[in-house]
Amino acid sequence: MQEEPEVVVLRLGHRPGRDERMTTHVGLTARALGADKLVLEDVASGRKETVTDITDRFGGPFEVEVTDEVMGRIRSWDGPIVHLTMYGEPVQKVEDEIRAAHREGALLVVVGAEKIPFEVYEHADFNVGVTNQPHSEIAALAVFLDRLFEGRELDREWEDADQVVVPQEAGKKVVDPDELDNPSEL
Ligand SMILES: C[S@+](CC[C@H](N)C(=O)[O-])C[C@H]1O[C@@H](n2cnc3c(N)ncnc32)[C@H](O)[C@@H]1O
Repeated sequence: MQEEPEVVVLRLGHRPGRDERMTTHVGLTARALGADKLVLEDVASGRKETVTDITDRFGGPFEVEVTDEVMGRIRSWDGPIVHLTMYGEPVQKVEDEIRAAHREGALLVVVGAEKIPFEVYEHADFNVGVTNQPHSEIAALAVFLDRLFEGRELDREWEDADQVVVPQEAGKKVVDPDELDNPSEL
């Protein structure tokens, strides 16, 4: 993917016990689909290791930061902010405008776990719905990132991986990157 300002996903809220896998999957989805960084609230700090472990094994770069000042990060963000919410404007209507804003500065994408403070709606430059139906933060994030990057994230190259999956019509093939004769077979 060509050089462009970074995309940071901020997971706002996390209910210990109930949200463990959801928060992990927000992180894994952010990483796999082209974001540069995940910001977690301190209450979700236990999820950092899982996401970092996947990055260590399958490549990066992808950063995970834990903060005890999550609202402060939103208030002080220097760039456009997207808040994913079923109440927002349809992604298909605002995606061009968001891409234009992202060319000018790092994009913060906020996804929730439970009720979101109204202040977030006010701080967001774009409140965006991936449909106006209730569903999942993971699904909303995946569709949003794919729209943002117009599919380019699917061809991303990964650095410093310990393991590389070689796509197969059937079966599983995972190799050490040094074993690859021809990296273009990926
Ligand atoms: C409140 S939803 C509920 C799902 C939650 N995992 C649960 O346990 O009930 C959590 C987050 O998903 C995202 N979300 C849900 N539906 C959405 C939609 N249609 N468009 C965009 N984002 C959506 C929002 O970021 C929201 O804060």
